[in-house]
Amino acid sequence: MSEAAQTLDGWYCLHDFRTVDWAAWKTLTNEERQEAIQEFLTLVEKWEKTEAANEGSHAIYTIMGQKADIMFMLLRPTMEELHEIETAINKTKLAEYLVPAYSYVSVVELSNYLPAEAGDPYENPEVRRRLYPILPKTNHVCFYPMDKRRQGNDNWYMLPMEERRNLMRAHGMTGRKYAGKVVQIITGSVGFDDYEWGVTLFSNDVLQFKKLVYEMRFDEVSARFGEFGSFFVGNILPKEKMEQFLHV
Ligand code: VOV
Repeated sequence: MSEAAQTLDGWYCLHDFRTVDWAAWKTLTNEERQEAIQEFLTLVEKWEKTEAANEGSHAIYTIMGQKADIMFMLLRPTMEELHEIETAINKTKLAEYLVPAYSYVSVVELSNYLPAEAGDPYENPEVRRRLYPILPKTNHVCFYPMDKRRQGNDNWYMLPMEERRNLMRAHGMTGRKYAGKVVQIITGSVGFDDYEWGVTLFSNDVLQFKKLVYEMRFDEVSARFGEFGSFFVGNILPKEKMEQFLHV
């Protein structure tokens, strides 16, 4: 058996995609819509307090195309807390007009492919910053789930550790070219959801997603082993713009 990579695991993560039922939303009176929006904003204010206390993080984006209209990305220390916010969203009036479109459950993950510093990694401030990240509220987000292929000669899980390490090193080098342009958060989902990882990219320039993902297709690890689910791309929805977004 090949040596399994060891993972460091951080906050639990829910990507929650919804489609707005505009036809039903329009049947409400202005006053009812206002009440629903205000109730929702109160919930977001609660998330902001959690984030300010470093006990979790969240980001809200509108999503392009017909796969969904809105995405909530939520991070919490436990799966129970994550479930609590999912349920809190579902109990709001607004949720009656948000049809579930897709969801993804995972946990922020770092692996030991690259050399680590000495000592307990969970005490290392740089590692902690990456395992318990405050989500950057960049203009754009890109999310997709992915697997590593297990087919014939292209079976990632049969490769020796050293070979996987070399491939991941090359992957990291390509990624580093996008430093300052794209922030990646890799979440592991083996045993939690349909794919093995969730890839969430943040950038102020949406075109950088296309450039990075395309360039990575030529990296051996993506070219030989990458299998991808649906891609979602979107624009930040700050609290102040929620009312405008929902205005009909
Ligand atoms: C924005 C740039 C960027 C950078 C700098 C970067 C670097 C790194 C490093 C150094 C490491 C390994 C150590 C760790 O931290 O785990 C990883 C790990 C990983 N990556 Fe990555 N990645 C990036 C970006 C980046 C992208 C765009 C993708 C999607 C691939 C594509 O073709 O669409 C991706 C995927 C992954 C995955 C699935 C893993 C876990 C693989 C596993 O088998 O465990 N990643 N990644």
